[in-house]
Amino acid sequence: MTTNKSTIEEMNGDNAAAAPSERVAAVPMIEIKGLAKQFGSFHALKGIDLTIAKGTVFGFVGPNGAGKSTTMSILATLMAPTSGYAKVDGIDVTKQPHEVRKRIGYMPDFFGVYDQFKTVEYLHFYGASYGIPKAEREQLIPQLLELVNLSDKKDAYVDTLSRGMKQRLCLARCLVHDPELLILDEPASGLDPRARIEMREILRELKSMGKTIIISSHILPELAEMVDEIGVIEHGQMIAQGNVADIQNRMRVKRFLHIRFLDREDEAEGFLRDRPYVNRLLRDERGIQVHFGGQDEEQSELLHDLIGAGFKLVSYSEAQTNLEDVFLEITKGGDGAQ
Ligand SMILES: Nc1ncnc2c1ncn2[C@@H]1O[C@H](COP(=O)(O)OP(=O)(O)OP(=O)(O)O)[C@@H](O)[C@H]1O
Repeated sequence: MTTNKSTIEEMNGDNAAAAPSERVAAVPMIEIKGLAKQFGSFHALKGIDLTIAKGTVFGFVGPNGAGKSTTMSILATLMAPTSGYAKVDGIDVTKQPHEVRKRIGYMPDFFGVYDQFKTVEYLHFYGASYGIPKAEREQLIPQLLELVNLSDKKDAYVDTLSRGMKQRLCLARCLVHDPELLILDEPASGLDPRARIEMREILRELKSMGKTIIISSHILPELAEMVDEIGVIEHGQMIAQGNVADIQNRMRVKRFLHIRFLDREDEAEGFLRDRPYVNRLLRDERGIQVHFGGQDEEQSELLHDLIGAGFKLVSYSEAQTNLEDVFLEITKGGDGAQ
Protein backbone atom coordinates (compact mmCIF):
# COMPACT_ATOMS: atom_id res chain seq x y z
CA MET A 1 0.00 0.00 0.00
CA THR A 2 1.28 3.45 -0.92
CA THR A 3 0.83 6.45 1.32
CA ASN A 4 0.34 8.97 -1.44
CA LYS A 5 -2.18 11.80 -1.54
CA SER A 6 -5.01 9.77 -3.06
CA THR A 7 -4.63 7.10 -0.39
CA ILE A 8 -4.89 9.73 2.31
CA GLU A 9 -8.03 11.11 0.67
CA GLU A 10 -9.55 7.62 0.39
CA MET A 11 -8.83 6.96 4.04
CA ASN A 12 -10.59 10.19 4.96
CA GLY A 13 -13.63 9.20 2.92
CA ASP A 14 -16.24 11.94 2.86
CA ASN A 15 -14.49 13.92 5.53
CA ALA A 16 -13.27 16.47 3.02
CA ALA A 17 -12.25 18.96 5.68
CA ALA A 18 -9.57 16.57 6.86
CA ALA A 19 -7.93 16.06 3.45
CA PRO A 20 -4.72 18.09 3.36
CA SER A 21 -5.04 18.91 -0.35
CA GLU A 22 -8.55 20.25 0.14
CA ARG A 23 -7.48 22.30 3.13
CA VAL A 24 -4.98 24.03 0.86
CA ALA A 25 -7.58 24.51 -1.87
CA ALA A 26 -9.90 26.14 0.66
CA VAL A 27 -7.46 28.98 1.41
CA PRO A 28 -8.90 32.00 -0.36
CA MET A 29 -6.62 34.00 -2.63
CA ILE A 30 -7.65 37.18 -0.86
CA GLU A 31 -8.92 37.49 2.68
CA ILE A 32 -9.54 40.95 4.06
CA LYS A 33 -10.98 41.53 7.53
CA GLY A 34 -11.85 44.82 9.20
CA LEU A 35 -9.43 46.66 6.94
CA ALA A 36 -9.24 50.34 7.84
CA LYS A 37 -7.02 53.14 6.60
CA GLN A 38 -6.83 56.65 7.93
CA PHE A 39 -5.01 59.55 6.31
CA GLY A 40 -4.75 61.97 9.23
CA SER A 41 -8.31 62.32 10.49
CA PHE A 42 -9.80 61.13 7.17
CA HIS A 43 -11.15 57.58 7.14
CA ALA A 44 -10.49 56.31 3.62
CA LEU A 45 -11.35 52.67 4.51
CA LYS A 46 -13.76 51.99 7.33
CA GLY A 47 -13.42 48.30 8.08
CA ILE A 48 -13.69 46.31 4.87
CA ASP A 49 -14.35 42.56 4.78
CA LEU A 50 -13.73 40.76 1.52
CA THR A 51 -12.98 37.15 0.56
CA ILE A 52 -12.06 36.14 -2.97
CA ALA A 53 -11.63 32.48 -3.90
CA LYS A 54 -8.78 31.29 -6.11
CA GLY A 55 -9.44 31.52 -9.83
CA THR A 56 -12.06 34.25 -9.46
CA VAL A 57 -12.15 37.36 -11.56
CA PHE A 58 -13.38 40.00 -9.18
CA GLY A 59 -14.57 43.42 -10.26
CA PHE A 60 -14.09 46.17 -7.74
CA VAL A 61 -16.39 49.07 -8.43
CA GLY A 62 -17.20 52.31 -6.73
CA PRO A 63 -17.30 56.02 -7.38
CA ASN A 64 -14.21 58.24 -7.38
CA GLY A 65 -12.54 58.37 -4.00
CA ALA A 66 -14.45 55.35 -2.65
CA GLY A 67 -11.28 53.53 -1.56
CA LYS A 68 -10.49 51.11 -4.41
CA SER A 69 -6.90 52.21 -5.00
CA THR A 70 -6.24 52.36 -1.27
CA THR A 71 -7.43 48.77 -0.84
CA MET A 72 -5.38 47.61 -3.82
CA SER A 73 -2.24 49.41 -2.61
CA ILE A 74 -2.56 47.65 0.74
CA LEU A 75 -2.97 44.30 -1.02
CA ALA A 76 0.08 45.12 -3.13
CA THR A 77 2.07 45.69 0.12
CA LEU A 78 2.71 49.32 -0.76
CA MET A 79 0.70 50.81 2.07
CA ALA A 80 0.10 49.62 5.61
CA PRO A 81 -3.44 49.51 6.96
CA THR A 82 -4.32 51.44 10.12
CA SER A 83 -6.13 48.37 11.45
CA GLY A 84 -7.50 45.04 10.28
CA TYR A 85 -5.60 42.71 7.99
CA ALA A 86 -5.28 41.57 4.41
CA LYS A 87 -3.94 38.16 3.40
CA VAL A 88 -2.90 36.90 -0.01
CA ASP A 89 -2.95 33.12 -0.31
CA GLY A 90 -3.05 32.99 3.49
CA ILE A 91 -0.03 35.29 3.92
CA ASP A 92 -0.40 38.56 5.79
CA VAL A 93 0.59 41.48 3.55
CA THR A 94 1.99 43.49 6.45
CA LYS A 95 3.87 40.68 8.17
CA GLN A 96 5.41 38.96 5.12
CA PRO A 97 5.39 41.50 2.27
CA HIS A 98 8.23 39.78 0.38
CA GLU A 99 6.34 36.48 0.28
CA VAL A 100 3.23 38.29 -0.91
CA ARG A 101 5.14 40.16 -3.65
CA LYS A 102 6.25 36.86 -5.19
CA ARG A 103 2.61 35.93 -5.65
CA ILE A 104 1.18 39.17 -7.01
CA GLY A 105 1.38 41.26 -10.15
CA TYR A 106 0.25 44.81 -9.52
CA MET A 107 -0.74 47.33 -12.12
CA PRO A 108 -1.31 50.73 -10.53
CA ASP A 109 -3.76 53.27 -11.93
CA PHE A 110 -0.94 55.67 -12.75
CA PHE A 111 2.22 54.08 -13.97
CA GLY A 112 5.36 55.25 -15.60
CA VAL A 113 7.23 53.24 -18.19
CA TYR A 114 10.89 53.75 -18.92
CA ASP A 115 10.69 55.41 -22.28
CA GLN A 116 14.33 54.92 -23.23
CA PHE A 117 13.93 51.12 -23.39
CA LYS A 118 12.77 49.03 -26.28
CA THR A 119 9.71 46.93 -25.45
CA VAL A 120 11.67 43.71 -25.22
CA GLU A 121 14.44 45.34 -23.13
CA TYR A 122 11.86 46.71 -20.76
CA LEU A 123 10.55 43.23 -20.02
CA HIS A 124 14.09 41.87 -19.66
CA PHE A 125 14.77 44.62 -17.14
CA TYR A 126 11.77 43.60 -15.01
CA GLY A 127 12.44 39.90 -15.46
CA ALA A 128 16.03 40.40 -14.29
CA SER A 129 14.85 42.40 -11.28
CA TYR A 130 12.79 39.35 -10.26
CA GLY A 131 15.94 37.24 -10.57
CA ILE A 132 14.77 35.31 -13.64
CA PRO A 133 17.88 33.95 -15.46
CA LYS A 134 18.57 35.27 -18.97
CA ALA A 135 18.02 31.94 -20.71
CA GLU A 136 14.61 31.64 -19.08
CA ARG A 137 13.73 35.23 -19.97
CA GLU A 138 14.63 34.59 -23.62
CA GLN A 139 11.92 31.93 -23.67
CA LEU A 140 9.37 33.73 -21.55
CA ILE A 141 9.38 37.23 -23.01
CA PRO A 142 8.28 36.31 -26.56
CA GLN A 143 5.38 34.39 -24.98
CA LEU A 144 4.41 37.40 -22.89
CA LEU A 145 4.60 39.71 -25.89
CA GLU A 146 2.40 37.29 -27.78
CA LEU A 147 -0.11 37.22 -24.93
CA VAL A 148 -0.45 41.00 -24.86
CA ASN A 149 -0.36 41.35 -28.67
CA LEU A 150 2.89 43.25 -28.80
CA SER A 151 5.10 40.79 -30.67
CA ASP A 152 5.36 43.12 -33.64
CA LYS A 153 6.43 45.96 -31.34
CA LYS A 154 9.21 44.11 -29.59
CA ASP A 155 11.92 46.39 -30.99
CA ALA A 156 9.92 49.59 -30.73
CA TYR A 157 10.95 52.18 -28.17
CA VAL A 158 8.47 52.34 -25.33
CA ASP A 159 7.87 56.06 -25.85
CA THR A 160 6.58 55.36 -29.36
CA LEU A 161 3.83 53.04 -28.12
CA SER A 162 0.20 54.16 -27.91
CA ARG A 163 -1.49 54.40 -24.52
CA GLY A 164 -3.25 51.08 -25.07
CA MET A 165 0.05 49.40 -25.98
CA LYS A 166 1.72 50.86 -22.90
CA GLN A 167 -1.13 49.51 -20.75
CA ARG A 168 -0.61 46.08 -22.29
CA LEU A 169 3.13 46.31 -21.80
CA CYS A 170 2.53 47.19 -18.18
CA LEU A 171 0.30 44.13 -17.89
CA ALA A 172 3.07 41.97 -19.40
CA ARG A 173 5.46 43.45 -16.84
CA CYS A 174 3.11 42.30 -14.05
CA LEU A 175 3.28 38.77 -15.44
CA VAL A 176 7.04 38.22 -15.74
CA HIS A 177 7.29 36.28 -12.48
CA ASP A 178 4.12 34.26 -13.21
CA PRO A 179 2.10 35.58 -10.24
CA GLU A 180 -1.03 33.80 -9.08
CA LEU A 181 -2.88 37.01 -8.30
CA LEU A 182 -3.21 40.05 -10.53
CA ILE A 183 -4.19 43.34 -8.92
CA LEU A 184 -5.20 45.65 -11.73
CA ASP A 185 -6.21 49.18 -10.85
CA GLU A 186 -8.26 50.59 -13.73
CA PRO A 187 -6.35 48.75 -16.47
CA ALA A 188 -8.75 49.98 -19.14
CA SER A 189 -8.87 53.63 -18.15
CA GLY A 190 -8.20 56.08 -20.94
CA LEU A 191 -8.40 53.40 -23.64
CA ASP A 192 -10.54 53.70 -26.73
CA PRO A 193 -13.27 51.08 -27.20
CA ARG A 194 -11.11 48.89 -29.42
CA ALA A 195 -8.19 48.91 -27.01
CA ARG A 196 -10.60 48.09 -24.17
CA ILE A 197 -11.86 45.07 -26.08
CA GLU A 198 -8.25 43.92 -26.57
CA MET A 199 -7.57 44.35 -22.87
CA ARG A 200 -10.70 42.35 -22.08
CA GLU A 201 -9.61 39.53 -24.36
CA ILE A 202 -6.23 39.36 -22.62
CA LEU A 203 -7.88 39.24 -19.23
CA ARG A 204 -10.11 36.40 -20.43
CA GLU A 205 -7.01 34.51 -21.46
CA LEU A 206 -5.41 35.10 -18.07
CA LYS A 207 -8.54 33.79 -16.39
CA SER A 208 -8.39 30.66 -18.51
CA MET A 209 -4.80 30.23 -17.29
CA GLY A 210 -6.23 30.02 -13.77
CA LYS A 211 -5.10 33.41 -12.47
CA THR A 212 -7.08 35.16 -9.81
CA ILE A 213 -7.73 38.73 -10.87
CA ILE A 214 -9.01 41.71 -8.96
CA ILE A 215 -9.79 44.54 -11.29
CA SER A 216 -11.19 47.97 -10.60
CA SER A 217 -13.00 49.92 -13.22
CA HIS A 218 -15.55 52.58 -13.93
CA ILE A 219 -16.53 50.89 -17.16
CA LEU A 220 -19.15 48.82 -15.50
CA PRO A 221 -21.03 47.12 -18.32
CA GLU A 222 -17.69 45.92 -19.70
CA LEU A 223 -16.64 44.69 -16.31
CA ALA A 224 -19.89 42.73 -16.01
CA GLU A 225 -19.03 40.73 -19.10
CA MET A 226 -15.77 39.42 -17.75
CA VAL A 227 -16.05 39.20 -13.98
CA ASP A 228 -17.39 36.35 -11.87
CA GLU A 229 -18.15 38.55 -8.90
CA ILE A 230 -18.35 42.19 -8.09
CA GLY A 231 -17.83 44.17 -4.92
CA VAL A 232 -19.20 47.66 -4.62
CA ILE A 233 -17.36 50.08 -2.37
CA GLU A 234 -18.57 53.49 -1.30
CA HIS A 235 -17.19 55.90 1.28
CA GLY A 236 -14.65 53.28 2.36
CA GLN A 237 -17.25 50.57 3.00
CA MET A 238 -18.23 47.50 1.01
CA ILE A 239 -21.90 47.94 0.34
CA ALA A 240 -22.54 44.89 -1.84
CA GLN A 241 -20.69 41.76 -2.88
CA GLY A 242 -21.69 38.73 -4.90
CA ASN A 243 -22.09 37.47 -8.41
CA VAL A 244 -23.30 40.00 -10.92
CA ALA A 245 -26.81 38.54 -11.28
CA ASP A 246 -27.32 38.32 -7.50
CA ILE A 247 -26.26 41.89 -6.97
CA GLN A 248 -28.56 43.03 -9.72
CA ASN A 249 -31.42 41.13 -8.13
CA ARG A 250 -30.73 42.19 -4.61
CA MET A 251 -30.04 45.83 -5.23
CA ARG A 252 -32.58 46.52 -7.91
CA VAL A 253 -35.41 48.60 -6.51
CA LYS A 254 -36.91 49.53 -9.80
CA ARG A 255 -37.81 47.29 -12.69
CA PHE A 256 -39.21 48.17 -16.02
CA LEU A 257 -41.97 45.83 -17.16
CA HIS A 258 -43.37 45.89 -20.66
CA ILE A 259 -46.89 44.53 -20.94
CA ARG A 260 -48.77 44.21 -24.20
CA PHE A 261 -52.50 43.52 -24.10
CA LEU A 262 -54.68 42.03 -26.78
CA ASP A 263 -57.44 44.56 -26.00
CA ARG A 264 -58.96 46.62 -23.11
CA GLU A 265 -55.73 48.58 -22.67
CA ASP A 266 -57.45 51.60 -21.04
CA GLU A 267 -59.05 49.36 -18.46
CA ALA A 268 -55.77 47.54 -17.88
CA GLU A 269 -54.03 50.85 -17.25
CA GLY A 270 -56.57 51.75 -14.58
CA PHE A 271 -56.20 48.31 -13.00
CA LEU A 272 -52.41 48.55 -12.95
CA ARG A 273 -52.44 52.05 -11.49
CA ASP A 274 -54.08 50.69 -8.32
CA ARG A 275 -51.68 47.78 -7.84
CA PRO A 276 -49.01 47.87 -5.11
CA TYR A 277 -45.38 48.58 -6.17
CA VAL A 278 -46.51 50.23 -9.40
CA ASN A 279 -44.73 53.58 -9.35
CA ARG A 280 -45.36 54.89 -12.81
CA LEU A 281 -47.07 53.92 -16.04
CA LEU A 282 -46.15 54.92 -19.55
CA ARG A 283 -48.01 53.98 -22.69
CA ASP A 284 -46.48 53.66 -26.09
CA GLU A 285 -47.08 51.73 -29.29
CA ARG A 286 -45.62 48.59 -27.64
CA GLY A 287 -48.14 48.60 -24.81
CA ILE A 288 -47.76 49.71 -21.22
CA GLN A 289 -44.45 50.22 -19.48
CA VAL A 290 -44.62 49.79 -15.72
CA HIS A 291 -41.98 51.19 -13.36
CA PHE A 292 -42.17 48.56 -10.70
CA GLY A 293 -40.73 48.72 -7.20
CA GLY A 294 -41.29 45.09 -6.16
CA GLN A 295 -39.10 42.01 -6.34
CA ASP A 296 -39.65 38.65 -8.10
CA GLU A 297 -42.52 37.56 -5.86
CA GLU A 298 -44.50 40.78 -6.25
CA GLN A 299 -43.84 40.80 -9.97
CA SER A 300 -45.21 37.30 -10.28
CA GLU A 301 -48.29 38.32 -8.23
CA LEU A 302 -48.94 41.20 -10.58
CA LEU A 303 -49.02 38.84 -13.54
CA HIS A 304 -51.26 36.45 -11.64
CA ASP A 305 -53.71 39.26 -10.77
CA LEU A 306 -53.86 40.56 -14.32
CA ILE A 307 -54.76 37.16 -15.66
CA GLY A 308 -57.15 36.56 -12.77
CA ALA A 309 -58.96 39.79 -13.71
CA GLY A 310 -59.48 38.48 -17.22
CA PHE A 311 -56.99 40.64 -19.12
CA LYS A 312 -55.58 39.04 -22.23
CA LEU A 313 -51.83 39.48 -22.34
CA VAL A 314 -49.83 39.14 -25.51
CA SER A 315 -46.50 39.60 -23.73
CA TYR A 316 -45.11 40.37 -20.28
CA SER A 317 -41.44 41.11 -20.16
CA GLU A 318 -38.90 42.77 -17.94
CA ALA A 319 -36.39 45.15 -19.50
CA GLN A 320 -32.85 44.26 -18.55
CA THR A 321 -31.14 46.62 -16.18
CA ASN A 322 -27.40 46.62 -16.63
CA LEU A 323 -24.60 46.96 -14.16
CA GLU A 324 -24.45 50.68 -14.80
CA ASP A 325 -28.08 51.06 -13.62
CA VAL A 326 -27.32 48.93 -10.58
CA PHE A 327 -24.23 50.91 -9.75
CA LEU A 328 -26.06 54.23 -10.00
CA GLU A 329 -28.90 52.87 -7.92
CA ILE A 330 -26.60 51.53 -5.23
CA THR A 331 -24.36 54.55 -5.00
CA LYS A 332 -27.16 56.97 -5.90
CA GLY A 333 -24.73 58.66 -8.26
CA GLY A 334 -22.88 60.12 -5.29
CA ASP A 335 -19.22 60.91 -5.15
CA GLY A 336 -17.39 58.63 -2.78
CA ALA A 337 -15.18 61.38 -1.43
CA GLN A 338 -16.29 62.95 1.79
N1 LIG B 1 -2.05 59.52 0.50
C1 LIG B 1 -3.24 60.04 0.77
N2 LIG B 1 -3.37 61.06 1.64
C2 LIG B 1 -4.59 61.57 1.93
N3 LIG B 1 -5.75 61.11 1.41
C3 LIG B 1 -5.67 60.10 0.56
C4 LIG B 1 -4.42 59.50 0.19
N4 LIG B 1 -4.67 58.49 -0.67
C5 LIG B 1 -6.00 58.46 -0.85
N5 LIG B 1 -6.60 59.43 -0.12
C6 LIG B 1 -8.05 59.67 -0.03
O1 LIG B 1 -8.68 58.47 0.29
C7 LIG B 1 -9.91 58.33 -0.43
C8 LIG B 1 -9.89 57.03 -1.21
O2 LIG B 1 -8.98 57.18 -2.30
P1 LIG B 1 -8.75 56.03 -3.38
O3 LIG B 1 -7.68 56.51 -4.29
O4 LIG B 1 -8.56 54.76 -2.67
O5 LIG B 1 -10.15 56.01 -4.13
P2 LIG B 1 -10.57 55.25 -5.46
O6 LIG B 1 -11.83 54.52 -5.15
O7 LIG B 1 -9.44 54.48 -5.99
O8 LIG B 1 -10.91 56.46 -6.42
P3 LIG B 1 -10.66 56.65 -8.01
O9 LIG B 1 -11.70 55.83 -8.68
O10 LIG B 1 -10.88 58.11 -8.19
O11 LIG B 1 -9.26 56.21 -8.30
C9 LIG B 1 -10.03 59.59 -1.29
O12 LIG B 1 -10.87 60.51 -0.63
C10 LIG B 1 -8.61 60.09 -1.38
O13 LIG B 1 -8.58 61.50 -1.53
